[in-house]
Amino acid sequence: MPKTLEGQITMEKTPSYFVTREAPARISAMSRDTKLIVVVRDPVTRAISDYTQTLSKKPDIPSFESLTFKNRTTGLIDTSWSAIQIGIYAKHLDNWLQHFPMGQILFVSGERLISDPAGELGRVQDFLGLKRIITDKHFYFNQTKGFPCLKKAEGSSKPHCLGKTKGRTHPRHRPRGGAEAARLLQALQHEVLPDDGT
Ligand SMILES: Nc1ncnc2c1ncn2[C@@H]1O[C@H](COP(=O)(O)OS(=O)(=O)O)[C@@H](OP(=O)(O)O)[C@H]1O
Repeated sequence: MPKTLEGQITMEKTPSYFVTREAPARISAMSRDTKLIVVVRDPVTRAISDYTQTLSKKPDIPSFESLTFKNRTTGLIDTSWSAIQIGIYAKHLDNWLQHFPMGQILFVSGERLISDPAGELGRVQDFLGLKRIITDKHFYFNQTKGFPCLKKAEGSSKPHCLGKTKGRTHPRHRPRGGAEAARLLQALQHEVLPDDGT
């Protein structure tokens, strides 16, 4: 990590930090003032997204349902399956709260990043103490991609969408076991976000 000079903000993005046991202590030892941003989405959609991504690389993996449940009859979920495990946000958050106060953590809604990217990025800019530079005028909804895209990429005059691996088509219906997994996962979690989702 380079030294951060006056007037600079250094950012580092690695999705696996949030679920890595050693990460909070190491980051806190580096700088206790580090601000943390966590993008969360509905844990079942997250699991399906994770599964869809793995399936695209390994088409022979077992079904979502058989990976989700240790025992389909009793409804026992396999919480060691990474697609489920990563989405048990409360458990990972506990680990971070041993080293950082809640006020230093911003939860960004993965759903609102799609429905209102400028609004969500407004919250990010405020959290980082930045002037709101990124606004609605930077985005448009790309019908083909089915997601918001940037009107202009940095250093270019052309529009820019995220690549093919972001925004894969999920199954039209939740995979078998999806609804049951949702119910059980909800029971497994404490609420991470307050009721109003902010
Ligand atoms: N603007 C825009 N364009 C495309 N995709 C978008 C966008 N905003 C959010 N998303 C959602 O980002 C999801 C992929 O991000 P990940 O965090 O899973 O990527 S990573 O592989 O962990 O880096 C990806 O999940 P899937 O839909 O399951 O592919 C998207 O839903």
